[in-house]
Amino acid sequence: MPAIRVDGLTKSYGQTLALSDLSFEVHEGEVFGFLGPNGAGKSTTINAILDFIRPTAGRVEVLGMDAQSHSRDIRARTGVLPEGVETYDRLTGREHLQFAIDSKGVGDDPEALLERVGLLDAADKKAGGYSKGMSQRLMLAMALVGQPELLILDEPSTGLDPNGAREMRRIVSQENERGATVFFSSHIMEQVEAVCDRVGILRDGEMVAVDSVEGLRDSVGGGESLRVTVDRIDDDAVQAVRSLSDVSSAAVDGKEPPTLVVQVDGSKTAVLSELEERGLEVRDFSTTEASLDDVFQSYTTDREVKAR
Ligand SMILES: Nc1ncnc2c1ncn2[C@@H]1O[C@H](COP(=O)(O)OP(=O)(O)OP(=O)(O)O)[C@@H](O)[C@H]1O
Repeated sequence: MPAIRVDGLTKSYGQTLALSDLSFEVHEGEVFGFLGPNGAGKSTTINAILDFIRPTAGRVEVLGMDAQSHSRDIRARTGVLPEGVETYDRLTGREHLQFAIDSKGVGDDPEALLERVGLLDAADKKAGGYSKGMSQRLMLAMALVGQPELLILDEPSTGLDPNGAREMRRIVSQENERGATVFFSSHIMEQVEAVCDRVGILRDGEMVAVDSVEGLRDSVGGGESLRVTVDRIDDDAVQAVRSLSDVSSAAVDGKEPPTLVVQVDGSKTAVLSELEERGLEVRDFSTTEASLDDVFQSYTTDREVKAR
């Protein structure tokens, strides 16, 4: 049984088609990263999974239950970090957690949860005085209440500094190790790399790829970025490099000195030879693996894969 099954999900807001016949599954026990640029439809999908909005068409099942007819049962077994942090200004961190613990009817220790998210020192401060990152940590602690089978985190790194983002990823891994399925959205590829078993990339309300990070990397050429610094460059040379058989893209990055960035899946010497045969002097070159940003960009924009 998949933890989440989305089948033909379509959602229109008036003239805006936010989701178009979206189908995917999140396997039980996996960490699934749901990636997409702003406005791709991530929150709309999460809201449909949680029955906060009703789809125009299609169906969602969570933990084997229909998302609409069993939303209460689903929420009882799910921990949610919603988009946009909303804490109650006049309640302390501890009171927030106690509220979540009482609502779920469980016996968790608020202090242990606050300590996990690094908020123990601020347990008795009112949330109105919390920074954005502290509020986000508090919401994460609330999502963890009751050891849920499924965690749904909408942009959990929002407002967190790099340390906070790292701690959030560590908590995701810990939760997964204890057996929870984790579904989290992000518009930053790097954030999903370390923790996700699989990644789904959403663009304009459609899933354009679902694969492991490695699989995605391979699918966009699997290649390397070659940076070649030359004494000068012209359009003909760039075109000539682009037309080489193993080259998927080539672009000039920086003018002084001109550097050509080439996505190449195979022999790099062909690129260097082509430049030299045209009378250009190759002053330096280096290679790097295609970055995850390159991968994300190639799926979510019309630009060619542009190497670092
Ligand atoms: N309540 C609404 N009324 C009208 N249009 C909406 C509403 N909610 C979302 N949309 C539109 O639906 C599309 C998808 O929005 P959604 O918030 O799901 O994207 P997202 O991927 O979560 O973006 P972000 O990363 O910015 O949070 C966008 O075009 C958005 O403008």
